[in-house]
Amino acid sequence: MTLHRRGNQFLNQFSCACCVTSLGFAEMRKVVLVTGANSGVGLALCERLLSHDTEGLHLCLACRNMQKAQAARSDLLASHPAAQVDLLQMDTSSVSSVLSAAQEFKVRYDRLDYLYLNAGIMPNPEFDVKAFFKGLFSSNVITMFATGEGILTQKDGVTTDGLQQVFATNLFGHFLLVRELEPVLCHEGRTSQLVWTSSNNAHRSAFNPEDIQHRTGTQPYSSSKYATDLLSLAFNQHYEKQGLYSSVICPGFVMTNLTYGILPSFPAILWTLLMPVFWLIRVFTNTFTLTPYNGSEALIWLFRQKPESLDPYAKYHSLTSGLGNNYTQPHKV
Ligand SMILES: NC(=O)C1=CN([C@@H]2O[C@H](COP(=O)(O)OP(=O)(O)OC[C@H]3O[C@@H](n4cnc5c(N)ncnc54)[C@H](OP(=O)(O)O)[C@@H]3O)[C@@H](O)[C@H]2O)C=CC1
Ligand SMILES: CC(C)=CCC[C@@H](C)[C@H]1CC[C@H]2C3=C(CC[C@]12C)[C@@]1(C)CCC(=O)C[C@@H]1CC3
Repeated sequence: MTLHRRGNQFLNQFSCACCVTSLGFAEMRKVVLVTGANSGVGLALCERLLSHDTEGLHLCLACRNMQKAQAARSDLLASHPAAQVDLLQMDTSSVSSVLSAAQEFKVRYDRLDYLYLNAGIMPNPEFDVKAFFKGLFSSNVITMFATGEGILTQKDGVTTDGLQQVFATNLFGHFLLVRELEPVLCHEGRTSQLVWTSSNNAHRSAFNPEDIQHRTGTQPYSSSKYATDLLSLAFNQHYEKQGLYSSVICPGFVMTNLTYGILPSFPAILWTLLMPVFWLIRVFTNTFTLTPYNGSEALIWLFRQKPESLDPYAKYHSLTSGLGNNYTQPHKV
């Protein structure tokens, strides 16, 4: 049955001369699914996972755009030719896409050891220049740089399912995915991990339990990340007995497509020219991780931990010191 599920690739292995070794080995590979894996923090995580353990993992990149997904897969295979990297088409903002991707996953694999819920958007961001300069000369300057608090708002949209775009993409699609993948995540005698990419920008003040989709406010991103922290806590309580553990991480401030979108009038070269300023700021706040590699530190750190040893009330932060050293630190949610 397992052979049938894994399709042609597995059947080929089965029929080859060294079938026993190959079959046994493939069975032992841990399966890792990463959403939003084609760029930024998600892609850096995949690269680091393969550097950590090329042959013991079966990596599945879940992406909405298959062209970008193919490009990411080629990049990964170029540096890790022996790796097993599959693609799964999934748009986390669409209920039907998540349901069919989950179905497809369950046909292809009979286990899921790590599920990284990383895809995220911050659409139509508006940067409040006045508040930024005011913040620069206030006692809140470090908090402002660490969290973006008070200087960012967004204009949200509505999906074809009638859900708020940010809520659907960052949270609800992932919630649905976990529920649908329960049969492969929860197995007796084995633990599995959910790891959510949350943010320093998750503020309780932006989250209204009476309006969980944030239909009425101007900070849907912050609200969705705060809800992510809450959902992870709830999942931990719900699934712990079934060996499924949930954690949240914060990658810090990372230069990615998401952050480039915050100042769209800034050409890429300006961001590059600002790097020395950012390195200087990093001396005061180690949340300026800046590169996707550094930002994925807490994600890779969690991969190496025994999930039973983790604090369910902690948020694990990727941090980079003034000297450029990466480390992970837990803070109470
Ligand atoms: N950069 C930062 O400073 C911080 C980022 N984060 C979080 O890190 C995570 C990764 O973002 P980051 O790497 O920075 O930014 P990127 O824009 O580089 O990565 C986001 C990824 O999510 C994917 N994605 C977006 N919408 C969907 C969707 N509807 N369905 C499937 N995939 C989707 C993107 O795909 P596509 O290429 O097709 O758009 C892309 O692969 C996000 O959750 C973000 O909120 C948190 C704190 C700080
Ligand atoms: C000198 C100069 C032009 C500085 C730019 C400052 C801001 C654009 C950044 C300072 C802190 C940043 C930040 C984020 C976006 C960009 C900043 C506001 C995030 C909100 C991006 C998404 C997150 O999840 C958290 C980040 C916190 C810090």
